Amino acid sequence: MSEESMRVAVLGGGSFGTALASIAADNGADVRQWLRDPELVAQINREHVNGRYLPDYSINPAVKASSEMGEVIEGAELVLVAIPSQAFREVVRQARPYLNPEQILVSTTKGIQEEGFKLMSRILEEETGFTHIGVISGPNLATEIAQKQLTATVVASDDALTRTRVQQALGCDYFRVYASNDRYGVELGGALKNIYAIAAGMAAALGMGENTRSMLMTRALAEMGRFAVDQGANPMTFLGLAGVGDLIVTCSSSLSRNYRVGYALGQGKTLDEAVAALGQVAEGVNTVRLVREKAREDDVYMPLAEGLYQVLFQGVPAREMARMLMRGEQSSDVEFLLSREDVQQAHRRVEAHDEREAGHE
Ligand SMILES: NC(=O)C1=CN([C@@H]2O[C@H](COP(=O)(O)OP(=O)(O)OC[C@H]3O[C@@H](n4cnc5c(N)ncnc54)[C@H](O)[C@@H]3O)[C@@H](O)[C@H]2O)C=CC1
Ligand SMILES: O=C(CO)COP(=O)(O)O
Repeated sequence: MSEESMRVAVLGGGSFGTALASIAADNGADVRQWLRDPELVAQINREHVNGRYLPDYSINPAVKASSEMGEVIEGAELVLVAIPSQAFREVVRQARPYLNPEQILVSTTKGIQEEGFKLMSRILEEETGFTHIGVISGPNLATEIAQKQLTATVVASDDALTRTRVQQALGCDYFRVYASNDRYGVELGGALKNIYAIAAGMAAALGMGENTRSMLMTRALAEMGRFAVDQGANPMTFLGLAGVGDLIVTCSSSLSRNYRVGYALGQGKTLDEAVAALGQVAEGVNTVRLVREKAREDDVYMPLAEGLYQVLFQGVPAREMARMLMRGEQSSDVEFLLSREDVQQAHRRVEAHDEREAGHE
């Protein structure tokens, strides 16, 4: 990082907010973290532990927690917003009076707002009108970051200052920050992969194997790409850490909350029981509903999202859904090379040929 230490504010006292605050402090930044709960504030300041969200890890003692929003935000060059999507706008509104347009605002949240199908950086833009806005997203399990496992993420913004400052603030021996100028694509990748993490957790609980997981992840990527194209995003972004990278980690790890919700469902729990047992937010539960609705509206073929929706909200048994998906219409592997329409057309031609032949017999 630069000679002079940067002031960093983190809004949110959850596991990822806390892990990021600690990275920035490890990196020499002057870090303040805002959270609502005064007892947790006191614990972070006194014991340097977040007992509610990251109980087994110590936080860099330089992180100063506070429940006074102004104290945390004023004077910060970089403000990281790590608040679940459902409360995101409300917290940004609360922060607004203390923010100024010189500050860099970065969302770390992988979710979608129901009204208008908006991603979080759009909310930052709408609520502030500022120009230095970005997102970070990637394969970033908070617990592994807290263990200082080697990790990479992506900062995405069309503003070069935002990208550079985030790389300076967070890039260190165990955390590498790659840059992207596709903010929407990076953010969309982070939100979409949560859907498939639930499905992967469910498949694991049902005893399905590695072939199955691999099929699921790869077809998820195809489906995500289709959705990205429909939304005017660049599907190439999904080849990076915020797409395939995050898909791999969240579909493979029981440290992922979305995976855990899926696993609990696969064990026979109801959705309410699975969410209650988690005690934290699994963004994918809401995302699958919103994406399924959008895909229907825009006529995008998303059989996995549709299938998961039916299992979660319409009582279709997971095994039955898996069977239906396996028996679904014939499709193409890489649709950028061979379209689904071409595959289906070929089937129709062959079937018509077979019928003609049968007629001649
Ligand atoms: N935990 C992880 O491994 C990762 C999480 N993320 C994303 O970061 C976002 C935030 O993540 P976490 O820190 O993990 O969340 P979390 O679920 O661990 O905690 C969320 C925090 O937000 C606070 N909060 C909730 N509603 C609030 C409100 N109305 N006002 C003020 N505070 C409120 C909670 O009290 C808690 O401190 C998530 O949406 C997730 O998609 C991204 C990468 C990794
Ligand atoms: O996004 C994550 C890892 O990159 C964390 O996933 P969960 O929200 O499922 O825990």
